[in-house]
Amino acid sequence: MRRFASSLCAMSDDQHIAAPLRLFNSLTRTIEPFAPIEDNHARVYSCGPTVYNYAHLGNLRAYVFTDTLRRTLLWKGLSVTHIINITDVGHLTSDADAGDDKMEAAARASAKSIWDIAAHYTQAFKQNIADLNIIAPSEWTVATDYVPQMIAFAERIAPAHCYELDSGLYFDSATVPDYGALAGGRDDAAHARIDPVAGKRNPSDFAIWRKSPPGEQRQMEWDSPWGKGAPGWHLECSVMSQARLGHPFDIHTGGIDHREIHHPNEIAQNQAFHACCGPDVGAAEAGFTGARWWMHNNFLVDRSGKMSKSKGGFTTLFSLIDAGVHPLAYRLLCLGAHYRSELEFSAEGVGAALTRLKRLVMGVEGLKARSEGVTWQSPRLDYLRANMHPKLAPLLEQFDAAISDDLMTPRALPLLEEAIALKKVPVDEKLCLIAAFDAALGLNLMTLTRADLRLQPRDAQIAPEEIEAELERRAAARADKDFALSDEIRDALIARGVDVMDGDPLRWDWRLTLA
Ligand SMILES: Nc1ncnc2c1ncn2[C@@H]1O[C@H](COP(=O)(O)OP(=O)(O)OP(=O)(O)O)[C@@H](O)[C@H]1O
Ligand SMILES: [Zn+2]
Repeated sequence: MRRFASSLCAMSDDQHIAAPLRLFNSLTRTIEPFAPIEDNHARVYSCGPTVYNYAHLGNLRAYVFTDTLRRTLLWKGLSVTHIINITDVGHLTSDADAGDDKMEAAARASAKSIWDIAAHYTQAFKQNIADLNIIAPSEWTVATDYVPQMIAFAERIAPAHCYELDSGLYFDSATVPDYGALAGGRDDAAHARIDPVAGKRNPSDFAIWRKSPPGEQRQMEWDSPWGKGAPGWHLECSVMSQARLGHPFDIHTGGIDHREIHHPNEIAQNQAFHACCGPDVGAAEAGFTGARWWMHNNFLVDRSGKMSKSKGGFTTLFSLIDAGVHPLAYRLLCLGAHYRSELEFSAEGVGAALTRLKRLVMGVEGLKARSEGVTWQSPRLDYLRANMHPKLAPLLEQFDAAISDDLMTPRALPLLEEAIALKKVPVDEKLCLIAAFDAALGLNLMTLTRADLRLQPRDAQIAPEEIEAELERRAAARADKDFALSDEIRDALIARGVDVMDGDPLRWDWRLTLA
């Protein structure tokens, strides 16, 4: 497995950039000014992967988004505690309460233990995170480590909010105010389309504890006051976010699919807990949801619609790397679209992102070659703002305004390109600004090299050294005006999957064609 170095240019703590940070809050469906609950410190929880398979590029878009959010909070001078969970139990094949546990189903299909499956895909996910230069969370919380706390939480809310059926302990969604407000209101019709569970009081009620069926032993099951069984998926995130961040915390993130069922159910549980067991017992604070902001990224889609593990036929970051695409080209592709817009994935799109990344890397390499010092390695934005070259100052302000405007990365990226291209500005001042931009964008531009970007596709039929040697032979043939030989060498290279790019403006003389 290839590994990619990551570096984050540290920014000084005392920098505060001018534009106020505004973020879209799915609760109100408006962009609101952001202020953390605690001074200078933001607490963020992101729903993590269900580790029954490799993450696909759509799943990873969700974490490029949270990383952009985290880097923007850092850019604004806040410290950040960020939790991502690992769902290794409880997520059913339907987001509501139908179907099988995804982990149990994967274990049955592969004849491996759930624990082995979880360990394998958790490791693969963490590798994806590192390859995308996503800052590791302050803590990864693993659902199965929190089962006693989940049982305790369920016991506290059960008397006023739950009822027991043969299949489990169910949350009565009519016991909390405004159930489903996050999703734009309660949608009983949608819930009714899901496999009905006999005895449920309302279609939107959900299991917070699933009993093991009689006579059946599950690989993952725990004793509880309601019998042997396993926690519901929604309960996990309520409990882990409360345990690690406290309620209310600042921002809860997830993909837009979570806005419909998973997050409304988390909110209902949080409201129930707060009403019966929170600091003001019995006095449910109006509008209490457990988090002040709920933020959702839109989908990565392909021709068949939302990229999805359950549906199959998805693309992983590993397969992209195997095809010779640097993982940060995928990050750049994501940044080129606003996180709330749908993004279509295609080989052409990611190919164009790779070319854009090459231009950025070559631009920065060219500047570094002309650099006189190393001041840019630790950009101090406060210093930079006070002393900045007049041509750079507007770029810094515009960049800050763009990312402060609900993380408008598509507007920020061209400013990075503009900074690289600016003429008649001292190189080190430019590099300092670029390093600062990159601290927010996470493209690793200060350390990536041209050579890093040239990945060898796994099924390549020819090694880079051989290609270089053949191109040298071709250059010699052309110098001798032996154009027949030159064409013959080029055609032979093309036949072996090498795109020969004469006169490439990036001086990228060849590339291996993507599968
Ligand atoms: N196509 C997609 N585009 C963007 N985000 C996505 C996409 N699919 C899933 N997500 C998000 O990825 C994160 C991890 O999801 P998770 O691992 O639970 O996926 P899953 O439900 O098991 O798989 P899938 O939805 O693909 O069948 C969640 O925040 C989810 O909303
Ligand atoms: Zn969650």
